[in-house]
Amino acid sequence: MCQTQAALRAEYVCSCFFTRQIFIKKYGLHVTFENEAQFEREFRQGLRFRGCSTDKQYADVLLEVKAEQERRKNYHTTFLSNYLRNQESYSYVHPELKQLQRKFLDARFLDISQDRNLQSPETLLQTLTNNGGFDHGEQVYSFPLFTPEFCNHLAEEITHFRESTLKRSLPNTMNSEGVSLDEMGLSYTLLTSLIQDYLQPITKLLFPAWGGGTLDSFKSFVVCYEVDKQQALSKHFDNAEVSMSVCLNSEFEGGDLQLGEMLGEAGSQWLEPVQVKQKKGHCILHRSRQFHSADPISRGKRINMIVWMRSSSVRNLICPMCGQAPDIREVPIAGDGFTPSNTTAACACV
Ligand SMILES: O=C(O)CCC(=O)C(=O)O
Ligand SMILES: [Fe+2]
Repeated sequence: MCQTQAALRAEYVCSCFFTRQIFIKKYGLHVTFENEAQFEREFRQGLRFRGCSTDKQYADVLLEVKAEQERRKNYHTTFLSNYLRNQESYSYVHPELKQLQRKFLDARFLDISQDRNLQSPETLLQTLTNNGGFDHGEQVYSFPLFTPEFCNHLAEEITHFRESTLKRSLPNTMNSEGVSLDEMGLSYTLLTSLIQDYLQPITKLLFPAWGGGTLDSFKSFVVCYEVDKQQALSKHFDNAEVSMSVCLNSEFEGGDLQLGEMLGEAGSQWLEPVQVKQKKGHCILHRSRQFHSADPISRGKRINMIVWMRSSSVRNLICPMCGQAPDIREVPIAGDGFTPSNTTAACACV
């Protein structure tokens, strides 16, 4: 999603969006649903191992999967109508958030993103670690990005939006409390400039093999975890090339991010995953296809902004969700960053 209000242009998803990677929360399993016979053949046994043993439990799973498939069929039209309604009717507590300003950014990040530091991965990493950042290994990095004041304002805005009566879609099936910044209408002006002007010079050096220098669209949302609601996030990979997670508050305990093996590289599993603590205002950058999970929180509420950054030149070759050449379908909004051959995403962030 990366569009102006005035000019909504076609975007594209891979046809696998409608059938694959459907997450069954109760049994912690991602499934594909083409039809009942295929589903039974491929998943009944695995579901049984995870405790789905009675006919009634299996029937409930089938209902859930079919409901999710129906939701996906309607996802883009619902998103478009919610997005347009939000443009018209949502009234911001902090309207200044709609436009990125330098004062939102941590002074250490402004130092990191100076031209002279962006000449090679080595100089960048040196500056990063001199300015409160960390190289966690396995291409996982973290550094201060936003000021505490900006984080407070964004968290307040999200709470205000969630409390409004405006309809909203969940950003994905794994997160039951999230809010889509794209559908809300906040992301285009705030994040396009952040990615284009500040982050891409960094991702270009840190993730050259993952389109870090050719990012041209993104999906953004906020996730919330609470002790008595969703506490943790199961292991998964993201539908993107480079992922960013920024913690917006500090009133919680737990919630560390754990990063393990890369998708399709089962042989390279690490015994110890990379573990990163959440720190208010700090951003974690990682390859989207690196499996990751979030530990449960043991106190309070954690709010993070997630940005899935995409490069059409990488994903047009292979869809991360089905592992095949993308079979693209046009959608009116909120595509997954694929483009018809030889074009870049509808509204380039570069
Ligand atoms: O909870 C987090 O910090 C990470 C969330 C995440 O990985 C995702 O939503 O894709
Ligand atoms: Fe993720």
